[in-house]
Amino acid sequence: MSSSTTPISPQLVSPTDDELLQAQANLWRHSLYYLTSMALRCAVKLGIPTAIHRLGGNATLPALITALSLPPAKLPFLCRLMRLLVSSGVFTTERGGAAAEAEAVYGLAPLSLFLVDGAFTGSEVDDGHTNQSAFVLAATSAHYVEAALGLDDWFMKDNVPAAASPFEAVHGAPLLHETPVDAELNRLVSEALVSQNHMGIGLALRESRRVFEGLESLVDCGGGDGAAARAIVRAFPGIKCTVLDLPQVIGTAPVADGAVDYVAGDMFSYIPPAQAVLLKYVLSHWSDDDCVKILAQCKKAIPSREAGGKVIIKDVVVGISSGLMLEAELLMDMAMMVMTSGRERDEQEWREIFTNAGFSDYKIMNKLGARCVIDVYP
Ligand SMILES: C[S@@+](CC[C@H](N)C(=O)[O-])C[C@H]1O[C@@H](n2cnc3c(N)ncnc32)[C@H](O)[C@@H]1O
Repeated sequence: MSSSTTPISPQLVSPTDDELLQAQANLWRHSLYYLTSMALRCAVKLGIPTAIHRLGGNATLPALITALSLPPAKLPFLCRLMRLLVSSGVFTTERGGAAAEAEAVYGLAPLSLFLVDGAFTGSEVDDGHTNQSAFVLAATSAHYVEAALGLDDWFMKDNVPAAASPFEAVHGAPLLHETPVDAELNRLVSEALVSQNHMGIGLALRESRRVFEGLESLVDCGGGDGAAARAIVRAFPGIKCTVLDLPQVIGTAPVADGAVDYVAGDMFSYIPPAQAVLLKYVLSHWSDDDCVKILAQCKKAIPSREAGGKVIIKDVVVGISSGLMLEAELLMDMAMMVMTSGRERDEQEWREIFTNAGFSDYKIMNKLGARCVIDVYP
């Protein structure tokens, strides 16, 4: 061993005073961020959004204490919970007079509207306005949090052929396995997937008209209970729509309404033929290899590009957004890593998958919030 080498000790650059104070606040913020999630969970469990709605859309703390049947001594604590949730954009507030906290009037922000039981009816539901409480409760469940706490352990293990995700490593089976880790969690996650499938369908179809216009037939692959397919048929009556999903999912779909056809099957083995295949929030749950297999089946199901054949993907494309949307996309990517073997992908990663599955071209058609619509051509 040479004695002439001296170890390099990295030089730490001292932060400025301003940077130090920022760093301290940021350290608090990031280390305690999970408490925002837990405060949101608490609001859903207590039924605060529904109580505000039933009180006419806005409520003081004493009115909330009464409506929620909470002990009056908890008022100062409820005040602090609501203060955080107002600052996080979950609720709104108008301050009262001198005794501001107790007289503050709390209202529903767009986010908490989606946490009100029975708030939406009729055409609003058709438009995709559905309660998202199950998503909050699943994402903040003890099973999800325990899986996230297993992330460092999972990183240190050589993962072949061991658990594909920290969830599987911690709980002994993948999320939504046929032998469920926990029946109540399975129920919540399934409900969360259905409510996510419904959310914003009307808006998505209005904004993506050119993606569907002129299509004669479409398979919604992994289409769940068929909510998206039924909305597509309502908006484009000329499209013959089929939903493909697993037998246990198709078994619960409203088959009797006759608006669309339902096929129980496995997208890795067979996708019914159609001019286009829709993969909405499906591929982000799967590894790159599995995505290539699914897309290869899609390619067999559709005609040539000249005959209008295409696959329509609705999913995240990381790197297009900034600010809040980017943060939501990266957090969803972490959720995919912790709970599934899936991931969110940037454009280059999508391109590689399309090429490996034998597709010749693609076009990002539009961006809807944190997700994009991509046409992929054979
Ligand atoms: C994340 S959900 C997406 C549901 C819906 N497309 C949406 O927009 O919300 C994924 C769907 O894929 C279905 N799925 C999973 N494995 C499948 C398989 N092998 N064949 C067909 N569908 C499958 C699930 O049952 C579920 O409905």
